[in-house]
Amino acid sequence: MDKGLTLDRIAVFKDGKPLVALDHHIAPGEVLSVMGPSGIGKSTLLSVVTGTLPRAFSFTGRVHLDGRDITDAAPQRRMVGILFQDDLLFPHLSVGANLAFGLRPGGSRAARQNRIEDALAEVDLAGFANRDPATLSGGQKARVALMRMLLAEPCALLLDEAFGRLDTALRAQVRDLVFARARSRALPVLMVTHDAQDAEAAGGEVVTLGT
Ligand SMILES: Nc1ncnc2c1ncn2[C@@H]1O[C@H](COP(=O)(O)OP(=O)(O)OP(=O)(O)O)[C@@H](O)[C@H]1O
Repeated sequence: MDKGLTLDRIAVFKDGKPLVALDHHIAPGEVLSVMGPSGIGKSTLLSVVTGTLPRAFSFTGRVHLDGRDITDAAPQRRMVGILFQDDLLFPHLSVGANLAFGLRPGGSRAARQNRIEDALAEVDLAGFANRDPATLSGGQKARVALMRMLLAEPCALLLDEAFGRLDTALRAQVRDLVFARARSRALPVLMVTHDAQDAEAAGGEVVTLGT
């Protein structure tokens, strides 16, 4: 079975009526951008992949990730990372403690600390582990949220309007960083966006739902 993320003839129904459909394979390191009008079902499609589809919906088709059929797997076993527009850091915890939430259990305290330091260095935030998240800029917070998600070692990355709250310059910076980190880890990326520039920057295929 192919490496990457496959949405194999996915058709989603809301209250029994067809809502949205997608049949697509995303290769490792590639980005598929999904656009379309509000309410068409973009976020719902992502929840089929994460295994968090709300009760009002049902679907047919299968989801495969790196050759595993994850269609019926529990969300925490899918190895899928997702970034949202409002990916808030826990305000009462330091940056390092926030990152520790991404780490899978196990390993020595020193090894865990090293992974956190390496993650911070990877996004030019070396030495930030003891900082209070409230003292970070928007771009710095976005980088911590990205690394918290990547520390869980996902096999695919989903983006749900992940850059929506950032101003234009910062948006481009964070977006490029996310795509670069996903490429260097050979992660397939499924991105939902309203922004044509996001899709252009992704450089991959674009699917516009409802057309
Ligand atoms: N938990 C839920 N229960 C019932 N209906 C829902 C639920 N969440 C969303 N919906 C409805 O399902 C449809 C698809 O919603 P969805 O959030 O997937 O759209 P979207 O394309 O991501 O929209 P937007 O671009 O505005 O985020 C909409 O009609 C929405 O109102």
